[in-house]
Amino acid sequence: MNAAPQIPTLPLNDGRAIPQLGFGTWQVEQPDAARVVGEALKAGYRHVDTAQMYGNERGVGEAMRRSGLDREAIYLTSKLSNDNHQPDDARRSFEQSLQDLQTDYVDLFLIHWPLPTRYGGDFVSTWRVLEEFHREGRARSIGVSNFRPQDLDKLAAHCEVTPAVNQIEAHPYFTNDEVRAASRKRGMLIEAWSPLARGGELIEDPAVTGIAAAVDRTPAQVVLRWHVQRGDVIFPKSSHAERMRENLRLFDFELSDEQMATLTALDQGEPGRVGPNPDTFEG
Ligand SMILES: NC(=O)C1=CN([C@@H]2O[C@H](COP(=O)(O)OP(=O)(O)OC[C@H]3O[C@@H](n4cnc5c(N)ncnc54)[C@H](OP(=O)(O)O)[C@@H]3O)[C@@H](O)[C@H]2O)C=CC1
Ligand SMILES: O=C(O)C(=O)[C@@H](O)[C@H](O)C(=O)CO
Repeated sequence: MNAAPQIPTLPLNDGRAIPQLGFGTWQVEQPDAARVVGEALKAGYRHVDTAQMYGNERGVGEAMRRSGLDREAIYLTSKLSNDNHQPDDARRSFEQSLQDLQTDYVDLFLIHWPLPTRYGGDFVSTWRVLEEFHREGRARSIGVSNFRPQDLDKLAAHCEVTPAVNQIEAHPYFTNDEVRAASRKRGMLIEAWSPLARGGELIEDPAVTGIAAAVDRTPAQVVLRWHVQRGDVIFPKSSHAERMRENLRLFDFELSDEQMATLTALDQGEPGRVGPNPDTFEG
């Protein structure tokens, strides 16, 4: 097992802290998950982002067990599946997540999507159940994902605990600044999902490759460094050990203000999204 590289932590509004860089596991299928997440832990990642929806929690738990690392050495996030919003389903599925992950707590548990029409748009009763997990210490921090400003207002009006994070799509093609600002204003940290825009066109964009050549880094490192300098949490996914290591090497170089501005100017607004829009996603 490698010594963990120095990854900064960021403070959360509940007094805890989160490593700014982690490992994403969407599309890491259950049969491969123990191996892939095991490689990520070996490379030095100490923060893993999973979800009930990904169907790989058993593999993630197995990778943590096999790693021999203390549970406390790993920051672990999972998320409530869209099918489990009813309070009793949330309780039952959370138990199952802990069992599959082979742990008695997660560091962070999120409502995955706000679901504007399913369950009558009621995520408040769901959030109250997350508050329960938080009180019990089984979810050390709780947060939301894909919540829009109006969803955050609704939670603020009806709930006791302010979410620690809002995990939202963000990258240079879709900076998502309005939701980002609304979340930060309420004291939440932003976790930027699909930070590489899923590894497609963005890392071949001449603006990105030009900066990469200038700073002698890879295009992926340049994009990930942009997120780091914006102060957001990221967890790029890769099934390749070499890329896992590449994506960890972000803390020994800097982008200039001008390079940051060039990347931010790539924003395309709505057409730049690579994932679903929370206004309509109910899947
Ligand atoms: N809350 C939510 O609704 C969502 C949360 N997420 C979370 O965010 C994580 C990251 O987002 P994700 O959608 O996976 O997309 P990413 O932006 O992390 O991109 C992953 C893709 O980029 C490729 N890639 C990774 N590193 C490199 C590199 N250095 N050079 C070139 N290509 C690279 C990967 O390919 P390969 O594997 O072949 O290396 C993969 O195809 C997810 O895994 C999940 O944990 C994601 C979506 C929604
Ligand atoms: O990965 C996640 O956490 C997601 O919710 C998304 O991947 C989403 O399910 C999606 O992109 C479906 O196409």
